[in-house]
Amino acid sequence: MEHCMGELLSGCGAHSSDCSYVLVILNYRLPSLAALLWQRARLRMCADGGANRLYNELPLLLGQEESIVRERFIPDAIIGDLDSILPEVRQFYESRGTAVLDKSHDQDTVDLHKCISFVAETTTNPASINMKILVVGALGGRFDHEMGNINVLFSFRSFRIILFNDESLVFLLPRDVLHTIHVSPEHEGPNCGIIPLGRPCTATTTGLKWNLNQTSMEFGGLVSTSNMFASDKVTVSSDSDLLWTSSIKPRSGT
Ligand SMILES: Nc1ncnc2c1ncn2[C@@H]1O[C@H](COP(=O)(O)OP(=O)(O)OP(=O)(O)O)[C@@H](O)[C@H]1O
Ligand SMILES: Cc1ncc(C[n+]2csc(CCO)c2C)c(N)n1
Repeated sequence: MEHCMGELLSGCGAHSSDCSYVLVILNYRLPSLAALLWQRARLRMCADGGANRLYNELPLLLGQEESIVRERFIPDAIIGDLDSILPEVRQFYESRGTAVLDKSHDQDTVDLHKCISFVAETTTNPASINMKILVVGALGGRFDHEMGNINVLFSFRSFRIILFNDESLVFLLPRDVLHTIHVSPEHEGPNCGIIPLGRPCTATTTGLKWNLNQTSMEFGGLVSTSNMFASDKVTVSSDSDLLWTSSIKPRSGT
């Protein structure tokens, strides 16, 4: 399985077919990357209070007139239990055609899960078409939220879901597949990590400063944090699902 984040981090380049993605905005600090990712998304969603972030933070992030930014950035859907979205924000987007879906009957799954379920229900076979789902505001902040967001990666393990903040990205590497990660040194690194969340694994890597060679990893033992890229091509294979993370370089002008 091939992974390449460079195009996303640079605002997308030549291989535009690989750039068909869904954007989900969560209710935590909006990364500066959000405006860039918005432009090429085929579906733009907010998870409940994520809509407040779009409404209130995006104009500040762009340093532009509130009313102009708000009219330009209208999400396709707002989904969740709707206990965080502000009434005026809901009214604003609803009046401009955004679908607002109340899933408050479900108090067992987080709003991000509800958003991904919507993508699963409305897209024909998203796993097979390799469609990426980019989630901003997913990392940092409240630790239970962060863990809830990571749990969604495991709940939809055949989907290509990537969690972002301004400093890191995180995605799942499903087990028993050779993963090739094409690194874009201009935009990512130098740090990376391979995290055996939940269960032990035996993993092999190439292209890292500290490689694994049929090496066992588990919490309480070895976990590959503060690793570094040694090549623009990294390979990873493992007998258990792993979390992959790499650092994101600050973008010029942000
Ligand atoms: N502090 C945070 N850190 C990371 N993610 C967050 C944080 N706050 C919210 N989120 C994400 O944004 C989504 C929507 O946030 P919102 O505040 O609307 O959620 P919520 O599920 O109603 O919150 P709560 O669980 O407190 O009731 C959450 O499901 C979560 O994925
Ligand atoms: C064992 C267990 N722990 C916590 C919750 C609460 N919870 C989990 S997701 C969610 C929705 C948040 O928008 C809520 C309230 C639960 N249901 N079951």
